[in-house]
Amino acid sequence: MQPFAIAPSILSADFARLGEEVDKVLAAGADIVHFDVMDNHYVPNLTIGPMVCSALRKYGITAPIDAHLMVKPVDRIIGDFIEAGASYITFHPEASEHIDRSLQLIRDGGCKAGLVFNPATPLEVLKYVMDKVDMILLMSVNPGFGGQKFIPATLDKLREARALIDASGREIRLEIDGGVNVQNIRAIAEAGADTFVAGSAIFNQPDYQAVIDAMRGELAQVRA
Ligand SMILES: O=C(CO)[C@H](O)[C@H](O)COP(=O)(O)O
Repeated sequence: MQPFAIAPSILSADFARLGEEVDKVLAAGADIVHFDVMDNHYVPNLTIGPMVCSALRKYGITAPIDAHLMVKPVDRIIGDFIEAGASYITFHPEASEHIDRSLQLIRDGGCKAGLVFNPATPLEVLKYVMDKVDMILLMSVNPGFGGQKFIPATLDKLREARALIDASGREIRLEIDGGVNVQNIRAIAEAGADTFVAGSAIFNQPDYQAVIDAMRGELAQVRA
């Protein structure tokens, strides 16, 4: 299993001070920067694109950037995120005409590739591309907005995904995104997640360090 990683979603950060916000959350102990890209087509919201990813790199952010593309069609924008310095690039199977090709495009660009599953999207497709994924991201809310409530059925789906990863024998991150907070992170880790996206739970609090420390305290009870 991969080491636990906390990945604040900058969707809930103050966009007017984005560089400082990312600095602050990394100084508070975050491991990965979760970068939500929404196109107002695949999801009903519009956020940020490769120029902002590139700007964060130019600003000096060296931490892994995990670009979650809620964009359809997805292939055309993959190259832009590779150029912009993304570390992980994940996309939804529904947003690609050729899932295997999209994963390969990401890997050919030197990035880690991942698939994202909405709450009602089955995991079946994984069977055919397990050798090409470095990350599996389970959405525990319907994508498009921060601040929603965690859908409890995702816990069973996490167990299902964990069994697939363990059976593959590969190093694949199992990430969870949506409604993650200090109260539920332990149960989510027990169900098999190792990478935890949290937006509003972190950025809506005045003390990022306190939230991340509290999350790590919960995770320490799962794995010492
Ligand atoms: O991808 C997302 C929404 O589509 C966000 O990353 C996610 O919802 C995180 O926000 P919060 O932790 O507030 O639920």
